[in-house]
Parts: sequence; C-alpha cells; structure tokens
Amino acid sequence: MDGGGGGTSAEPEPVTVRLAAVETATTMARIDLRDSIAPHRSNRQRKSTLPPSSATAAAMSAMKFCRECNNILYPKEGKDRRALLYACRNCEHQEVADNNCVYRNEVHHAAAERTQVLQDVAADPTLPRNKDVRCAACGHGEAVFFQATARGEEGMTLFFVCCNLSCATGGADVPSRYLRPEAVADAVAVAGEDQIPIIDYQRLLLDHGEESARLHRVCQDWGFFQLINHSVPDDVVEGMKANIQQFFQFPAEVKKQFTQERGQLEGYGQLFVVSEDQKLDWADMLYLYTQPPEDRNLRFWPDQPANFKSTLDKYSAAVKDITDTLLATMAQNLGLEPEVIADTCVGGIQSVRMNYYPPCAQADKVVGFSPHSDSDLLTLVLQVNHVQGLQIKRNGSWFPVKPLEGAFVVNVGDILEIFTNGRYKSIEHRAVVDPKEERLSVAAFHSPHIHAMIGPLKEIVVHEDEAYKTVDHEDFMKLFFSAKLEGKSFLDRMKLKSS
Ligand SMILES: O=C(O)CCC(=O)C(=O)O
Ligand SMILES: [Fe+2]
Repeated sequence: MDGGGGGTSAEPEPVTVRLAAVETATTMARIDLRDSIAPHRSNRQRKSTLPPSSATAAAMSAMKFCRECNNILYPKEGKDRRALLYACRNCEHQEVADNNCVYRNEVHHAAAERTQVLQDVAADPTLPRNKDVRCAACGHGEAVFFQATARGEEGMTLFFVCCNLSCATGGADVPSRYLRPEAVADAVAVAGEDQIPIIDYQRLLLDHGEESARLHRVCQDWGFFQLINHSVPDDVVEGMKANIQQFFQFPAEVKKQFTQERGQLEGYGQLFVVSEDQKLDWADMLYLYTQPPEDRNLRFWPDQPANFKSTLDKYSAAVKDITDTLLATMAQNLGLEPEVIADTCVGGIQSVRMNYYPPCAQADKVVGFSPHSDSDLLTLVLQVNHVQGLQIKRNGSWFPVKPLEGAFVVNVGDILEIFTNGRYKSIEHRAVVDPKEERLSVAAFHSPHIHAMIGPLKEIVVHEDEAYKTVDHEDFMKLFFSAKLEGKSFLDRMKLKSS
C-alpha cells in the first residue's frame, strides 16, 4: 500500500494548468529559399530580434508593378527563355526578373513579453493547441496559439501562449485552489543550522559498531538522515533521474494515458483530490507499486522513455535491498534478532512516487507537498535535480534539507515508529516550491507484507506499556486513509489513550 501522504483522487487533473508566453513572429514577404529561423532567445535579447526592422521588411515585401497599366506583376515560369518572369494579369506585359527570390518567409522565435495577451487565453477552448512547443520560461509543453497583428510591426504575429497558468501570468493569478496562506505563516529555520545527519552505508556494512550506533541515535533523535556510499549503481540512479525528467516533460496527452483511476492512487495525477473546493498541492506525481513484482500494474508504467520500465525495475530492486539491510541493522540496534523486522518484509510492499513540482512565481503562497509523515517503515528519497525543497519539522520550525549529490534522504515512517513503540520517530515533513525552477524527487516507500500485524513489536514491549494499537495491515491502511481524508493526524489515531 501507500507510504507517505498518499490518497485518493476524485478528479486527478494534473497541476499543470499554468502558463507563459512564447511568441513567434511570422513575417511573410518574398521567399528566399533559405528561410531564416532565429533560435529561442531570452526576453533581454528579444528587443534585437523582434520585429524585423521596417527597412528589412520593406525590402522583403517589395512588389513589382506593371509599367503599362500599374497593376501587380506576378512571378511566372518563362518556359521558352528558361527564366523567371514577372507577368501582368491585366495586360500582356511581362518582364524578366532581375532576382530569383520570389517569396521569403522569416520566422523569428522569441520569448516575449505578454503585452497583448489576455490572461485567460490559455483556457479558451476555441483556440487551437500545440504540444510540439516548449515554453522557454517554464518548460511546459503545451500552448494555445492565435494570429494577430502586433503593435508597431508589419505582417502577422503568431502568438503561442503557454498553458502553464502561473508562468504566463507571472504568478499573479495562482488559482485559489492552490493558495495556501498557512504556508507563509510557518517559520523556517534559519540557514546555517546543522544539516540532517549523514550515514555511510559502506561503513555500516563493514563495522557494526560506531556507524550503526550513530544510526540508532539518528533514528531516535532525527528520524531523518542522508545515506551516502550506498550500493545502487550510478547508472541506475542516473537512469532513473533521466527517465523521470523526460516523463514529466512529455505533453499532457502522453502523461494522461497513465492517469489514476477514480478513487485510486496508482498512476499519474495528484494526491488526495477528493472535492472541488479542496486545496491542492503544487505538484504532479506518478505513483507506482513496484514490489512484490506480482503487484505491478503495468498499465500505469510509462512505455516511454523506452527504458523506463527496466530502469525502474532495477532501481526498485536495488533500493529494496538497501532498505532490508538498514532494517536488519536497526533491528539489531534495538536489541532484536534481525529477522523480527525482516520477516515482515518478505513479500513486503514497495511503492515509488515520482514527484514533479513546477516552478511558481508566488512560491511562498503554494505548497509543493503538504505536511505529512510517511505511513511506511522506511522511505528512501532521491533528489533528481539541484533544486531543493524538502523541509522537516524540527523543534517547532521547518528545517530545510540540503541533499548531497547522489545520496538518499532516508526517513523513519509511521509503521517503524509503531513497531518500535515510539523509540524511532516518524517526522512530519513537506516540500516547498521554487519560484523559478522545477524540482523533482523520487520517493520509494517500504512497508511490511499485507498480512503483517501493525503494532508495537512484542519483543520491544516486554517491560513497557504499548503506546500504539495493533491492527492488521489492511485496517491500518483504512485508518490511514480515513484520517487523511478528514485532515486528522494519523499517528494520533493509532496512539493508545494511556500513552
Ligand atoms: O519531494 C520530496 O523531497 C519529498 C516527497 C515526500 O515527502 C513524499 O513523496 O512522501
Ligand atoms: Fe513523505
């Protein structure tokens, strides 16, 4: 089942309904057989590329007129003389062309200011759409387009308006469903404070003394750590990053083939969309069940990029392997036989959630991923690009995590807190959004098998009271979803009153 803040989706419309402008100015005149197509340029460069100077435009559009009757001369093939002629359609006059260029189409590409574009144009259902363009400002892959005369320019201008709302509006119009005033109110710990602890996986394997003792303390004090020197091969990690970046760049119609089914989590969409008036996270996700392999529903696994499935397969196995090792070490640290936890993980459930957080010009008014704790045993998060956004609740304020290149951010989930009767802490965390750049992450959630009982391990509570209820895994998930849907703290529901 799900780890983390997973949920149901009544209307899993992806968040990518925001926009920016890409403008293409098309000036028609006489063809020079070599069309000139200027590459995309930034706003700053734009002034020098758009529009063509009036002198150039005039030269390109110069027309010839009949010296007998003053009507327009049209280009015509002169078969006898094997030459290009200009002929009058009113009288018999014709003359040999002094230049073989009869038509020239100049296309200037430039990211433009939105001087004339109405803000809701991207939502206009009557306008044609194009999915072969990519917005220079936000990377979004869908635009509406229309033709109009641009002020002070000759010829027609073809306007492309990005369908990414926050992009085109400069963030002025973040839809109200995404506005989260509470996000602004919450204090964020000042930069310069300690970072979350680092655990070296190789040292953990080699010496079961110092590093594993540190791991034990970290799980009690922080509930979060970065795992370096882990065993997932670089090519698998890099392959995973590349695949997921490519997937989220596909046009909406490609991604929508994998859309979640109503009331289900798996697939492409958003989390916990249950009603029209509900606040939404500024994120899209692709959520897949990956282990045990027989639980995979390949209908939701993208078939492009071409090696997506094989990469995720390798990634899933490698990450599960690390998780099993970490859990065995933790069990020993808790004074248990390693099998006590490991046995619950034979046939254990792993799901992978790939998170895409588009940039938002009003980043401090939206939330990428609402505060939550993960409902699993252990989560391993891979940061896909350099943009940070994960924050954990520590000493009452939000503590920004700075992921190390190639490391996993690992966190204790609710089930591990319950198994350990509260010794290990499942920490609330959230993701914030960057004003300019997209952010991507891949979270792998690990839970016991579906028949496991979820409650304090009996070996742990020999001499103490149980602080949490014991329920079977299916009831646990039902409780998780109902708490989530009612916006209640899930762990509080699992706590026994006396604790
Ligand atoms: O994006 C992140 O860094 C964290 C995502 C997360 O917390 C989750 O998927 O449960
Ligand atoms: Fe999470």
